[in-house]
Amino acid sequence: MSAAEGPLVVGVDTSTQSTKALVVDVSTGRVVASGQAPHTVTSGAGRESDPRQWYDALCEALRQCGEPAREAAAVSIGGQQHGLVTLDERGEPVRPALLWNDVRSAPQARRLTEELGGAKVWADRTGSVPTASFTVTKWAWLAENEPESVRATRAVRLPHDYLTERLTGQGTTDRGDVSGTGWWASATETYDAGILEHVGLDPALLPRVVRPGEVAGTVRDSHDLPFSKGTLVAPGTGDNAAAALGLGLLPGAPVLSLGTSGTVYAVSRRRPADPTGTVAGFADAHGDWLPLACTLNCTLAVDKLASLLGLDREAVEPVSNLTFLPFLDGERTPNLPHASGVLHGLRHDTTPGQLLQAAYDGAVHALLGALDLVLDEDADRSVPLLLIGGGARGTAWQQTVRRLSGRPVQVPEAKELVALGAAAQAAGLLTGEDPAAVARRWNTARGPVLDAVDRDDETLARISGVLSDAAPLLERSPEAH
Ligand SMILES: Nc1ncnc2c1ncn2[C@@H]1O[C@H](COP(=O)(O)OP(=O)(O)O)[C@@H](O)[C@H]1O
Ligand SMILES: O=C(CO)[C@@H](O)[C@H](O)COP(=O)(O)O
Repeated sequence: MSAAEGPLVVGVDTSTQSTKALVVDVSTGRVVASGQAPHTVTSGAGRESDPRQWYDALCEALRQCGEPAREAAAVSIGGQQHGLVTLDERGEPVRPALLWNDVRSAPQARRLTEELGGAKVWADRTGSVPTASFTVTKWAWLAENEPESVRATRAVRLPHDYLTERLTGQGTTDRGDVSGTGWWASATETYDAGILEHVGLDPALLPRVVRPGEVAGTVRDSHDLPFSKGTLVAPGTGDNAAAALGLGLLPGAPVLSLGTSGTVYAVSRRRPADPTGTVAGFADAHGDWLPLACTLNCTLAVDKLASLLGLDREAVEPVSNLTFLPFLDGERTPNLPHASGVLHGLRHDTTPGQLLQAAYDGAVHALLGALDLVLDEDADRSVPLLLIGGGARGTAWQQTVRRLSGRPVQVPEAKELVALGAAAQAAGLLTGEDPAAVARRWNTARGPVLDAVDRDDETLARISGVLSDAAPLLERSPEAH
């Protein structure tokens, strides 16, 4: 491998299942070194992770990067959105973080929506109608269920803020990630004092929102990290906003990400405000907007079915009359937090491979249904759908998206677009360039385009039919019987 041509930067993706770090050459975009370390997430009623584990995973991922990480001139952290991190007066977690896919705050989401004027008011005010994923509902859940934790809290952070602060010693966030809290007014781009007061959260506990292109801080003394004191730290952002940067996304280009969460999004110049709540009106990390829909059940649900069936995840067979709604974790799109998986159409001649294909179909159906709402009305529908996330490596995922979308599908060769986006943000601090332009210069979206095939409308209609017929079942938790 040849020596780096330019300065080096580090981009980090601290997502649900693991932390990944890349050392990238600013001149060429070449990934010089990489590392990855897993996280654990609780199972059962809630989804929690200890933030200290994210830091340990960051240190391990950087250790795997070796010497090049020591040469980095700037670093940036992208991370799973929405998680509620509560810190005490020493900066230690009061309790494990409540993650984006923890649905226990569904009653608080419903209640807050009603108490503050309904879905349209929330959408106009914050860009989004809060579901159980949003940080504000988790804070309300904590206040109701663990008031002692709330009393002990001296700082409230998102996952990427937590790691950034471990680097700099300063409490900061950015417009992309803060737009997923539910307490940031997207119309004014400031914390919403009324919402904070309503949920009893002192604004003094919140981080400073760093502007795009601004330095969040510099690395302080640290024995665990390879960085020199004074290394520049970029604002970082939520993982979806980081991937948008990492793709150098221009308005109108749709992305479908297949990871622990499934997401569909596009950059838009218009501030989103969807009163149905399907589309979250996030800000992006660079001054535009990122309308996005997210499902809770994506790669993990399909992998669970493959493992229950004892199949390789690629061992699918064509399906005709079998429908699986893969809502193993409850669901957010559609908003059915208490739902569980539903199977319809099982016969004596159903094969395991058909069951597995039905799981892929169910997961992709939910995402594609939201795609039209995410895109501006004038968006060009022949533009390829960019397929990213761990699942994008899988042939069964690629073919399912192709068949059910009827669109051309482009699969970037670059594997870690969140970490690359973070790296592009760090590079932008050094060169003064727009990070999305850095990513375009690096040609990160390069990859094969799979031609469009005829859309499988029959399967889409069948799944929509089962979804609507199963509505009463999906509203209630199986544990409630
Ligand atoms: N070759 C592959 N084919 C299909 N799916 C894959 C492949 N490699 C990884 N995955 C899926 O990718 C998921 C992890 O994706 P990733 O985007 O890294 O998740 P997250 O960012 O949510 O932690 C795993 O759950 C796994 O199912
Ligand atoms: O909640 C959302 C978006 O609103 C999720 O997309 C999380 O940001 C988690 O991302 P992954 O770990 O699946 O990448």
